[in-house]
Amino acid sequence: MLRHGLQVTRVFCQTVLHTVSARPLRSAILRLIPRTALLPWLSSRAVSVSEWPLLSSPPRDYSLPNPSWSTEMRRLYEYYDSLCEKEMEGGEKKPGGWGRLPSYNRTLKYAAGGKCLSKLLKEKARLFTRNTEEQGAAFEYVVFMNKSEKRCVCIFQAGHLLEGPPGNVHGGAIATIIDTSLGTLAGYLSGIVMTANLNINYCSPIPLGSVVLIDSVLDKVEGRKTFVSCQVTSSDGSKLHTEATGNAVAGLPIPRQSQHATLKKKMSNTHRHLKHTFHGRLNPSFAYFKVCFPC
Ligand SMILES: CCCCC/C=C\C/C=C\C/C=C\C/C=C\CCCC(=O)SCCNC(=O)CCNC(=O)[C@H](O)C(C)(C)COP(=O)(O)OP(=O)(O)OC[C@H]1O[C@@H](n2cnc3c(N)ncnc32)[C@H](O)[C@@H]1OP(=O)(O)O
Repeated sequence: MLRHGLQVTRVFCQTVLHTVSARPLRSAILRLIPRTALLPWLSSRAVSVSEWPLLSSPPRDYSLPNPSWSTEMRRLYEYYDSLCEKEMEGGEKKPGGWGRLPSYNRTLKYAAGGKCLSKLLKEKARLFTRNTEEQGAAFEYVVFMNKSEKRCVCIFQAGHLLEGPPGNVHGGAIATIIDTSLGTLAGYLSGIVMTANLNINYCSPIPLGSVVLIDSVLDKVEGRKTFVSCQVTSSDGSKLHTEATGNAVAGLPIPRQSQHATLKKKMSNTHRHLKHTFHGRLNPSFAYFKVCFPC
């Protein structure tokens, strides 16, 4: 009798596991667990995009200090971090106006649409500036945003894979980190943007391994266009390495009528996915993009 009961239970469990896909099952499990039980786990991470702590590990936030960071990089990080708004004891917020932006190695799965990309390509796609796991090898950077000043500061340490002229950083790598800084600022202020125009003056070479500051500001907004500019200086601000101006155009190109419904559906799916992923909580990277993407 007992053996028969166990067999029935086993068959029932196997059927359930075969017919219910992992996602709804996870959602069901999540619904069974009170939110409050998850909160300590969630709040122990600056930003977590993990849906479920036991089934997937949280993605790495590349903008946090790692052993490859030089003393100067850490000093600057700690300086800007000390200016950031933080919860103090008693729930009060320490005013500061600054906030650190988290950074992951993938642009948001759904935001790019990626109609023409194969599934495989989409799986393999990685954010250009975060595509090596070797710490300190390429772009080590963190962006601090000041919304009220409409300004951001990127602390950048250039790794050995970024060499251009012997011992110095490649001009394309400098353009990349400038585009990232300006694009992040424009995106933070105007929503999803594409860089339309970027003008760069290279004033003095950046030694490989050194730490520089990219200080970006908003110049003006004209309709869909957000004009931004930046200066790249040595970490103490004494030497000007590069200066640039850029124009980012906000909003998606207007789709043809026939594509409109598909796009609308895609965007609402994205929204639903994000709401689900973040348990409906506003995430710092959300605050900076209507549809979030990491810097
Ligand atoms: C769902 C999409 C998500 C997209 C997410 C995008 C980026 C996220 C990426 C990474 C996230 C990680 C880090 C964030 C940091 C950095 C982001 C890096 C950003 C990039 O690395 S991004 C790649 C390089 N980027 C391109 O690949 C753009 C190719 N291009 C186009 O996609 C179109 O060209 C577009 C959209 C720019 C405009 O197209 P459109 O059809 O929407 O608008 P239209 O042409 O009507 O121009 C409207 C007004 O902009 C003026 N205008 C246009 N082009 C101009 C130019 N070149 N110079 C000066 N002004 C220009 C016009 O004169 C007009 O001005 P006005 O209104 O006054 O007449």
